[in-house]
Amino acid sequence: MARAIILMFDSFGVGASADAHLFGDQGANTFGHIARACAAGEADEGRSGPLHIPNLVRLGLAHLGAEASGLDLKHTNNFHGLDLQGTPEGLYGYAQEISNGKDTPSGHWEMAGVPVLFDWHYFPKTVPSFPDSFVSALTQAVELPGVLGDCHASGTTIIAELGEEHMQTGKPILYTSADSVVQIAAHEETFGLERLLRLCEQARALLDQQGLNVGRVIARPFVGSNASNFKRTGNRRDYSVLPPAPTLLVRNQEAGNEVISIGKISDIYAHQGITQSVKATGNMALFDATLEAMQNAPDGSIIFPNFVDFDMEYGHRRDVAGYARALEALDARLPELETQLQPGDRVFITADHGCDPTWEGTDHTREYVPALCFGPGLEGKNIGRRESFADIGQSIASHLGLAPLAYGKSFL
Ligand SMILES: O=P(O)(O)O[C@H]1O[C@H](CO)[C@@H](O)[C@H]1O
Ligand SMILES: [Mn+2]
Ligand SMILES: [Mn+2]
Repeated sequence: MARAIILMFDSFGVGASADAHLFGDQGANTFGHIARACAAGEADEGRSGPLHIPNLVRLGLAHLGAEASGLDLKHTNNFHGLDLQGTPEGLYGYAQEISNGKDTPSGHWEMAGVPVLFDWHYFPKTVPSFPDSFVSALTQAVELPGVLGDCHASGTTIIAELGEEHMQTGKPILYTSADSVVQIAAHEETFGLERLLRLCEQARALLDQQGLNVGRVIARPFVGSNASNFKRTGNRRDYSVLPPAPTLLVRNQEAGNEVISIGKISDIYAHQGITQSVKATGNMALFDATLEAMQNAPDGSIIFPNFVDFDMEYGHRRDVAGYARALEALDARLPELETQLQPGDRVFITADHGCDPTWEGTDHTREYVPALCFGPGLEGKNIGRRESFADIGQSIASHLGLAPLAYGKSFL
């Protein structure tokens, strides 16, 4: 059996990359700052003490985190209380991003061999933020009384601020971030989920018609009766542009193999190269779905979950203890996955960008990501700093016997 299981820890950066200053992110370190806060007793809500991730440490995560943070493993025996003395069981390294952005599609596509070397369209930090030509075409096309927001915002903050007005007026809430994104929040019941999804499809079509190269339109449905209890639901949908070239996923599909998307993956890759799509809400349900997919996936399969809670629930919310709890919860379940591995299977743990919960603002952070690989019979070793996230995709292509991708160097 040769299968590839990609555990995408959405936003789990492991230290500011050499170009982080270009993004205002010099010194950011999602993993390092979480581990530091835990060791210092500063992340004790719903958990306590040093970060407890023994399985990830055994595989090499602390080793690669220490190296990505600039520490010399020869002279360091722990990383914020995480043990560096044993020899890791996995191949462990860290990868830099060559894509221009620090957004989700750029990171995912680069991992899959298609870096984003062009510039996305970003919206300015002004109010209004979106061009009038876009907003007026959108309101006319779907007969809206207008829009609210039209600014940079954090998604949970803006629904607390404008959700009630939205319910009263029927005007959807439009906002953006440092990502190339148009987000539209609306109430699932008063505005209607289907209506919100149609609105987002319309927004996607208009952006494309107007030549605005925006990475994603995201539908952000929420429920609740007032500002104190609004809650976003699992019915989020992402409308991505097509990747600019065939990704690893498309190559594997074309080879006649299964590509099983779990969670947001199919949306992120604009449904290209996916043979099965399983929806699940929350990291634990995503993990359950991954285990289930592994039970029947044939030789040659890619099983690909995206653990979005790290990013959406904790990174953007700047919730250090929450991020730590989520890491600990996922770590505790890794042995279940390990017992399901068949000879020849390879598991890859990586991320698409950083989102340091100790960093200012609420945006992503430009960081290295883990390049961690393990599986039956594989002997642990240090694979060092990788020049591109594409090294992961190239390793998977090599593992599955596919033709080499245009980017990336295999570590297998
Ligand atoms: O603040 P929320 O709505 O979670 O949005 C965040 O999530 C978006 C997509 O990952 C990012 O662009 C960021 O703005
Ligand atoms: Mn992401
Ligand atoms: Mn994000």
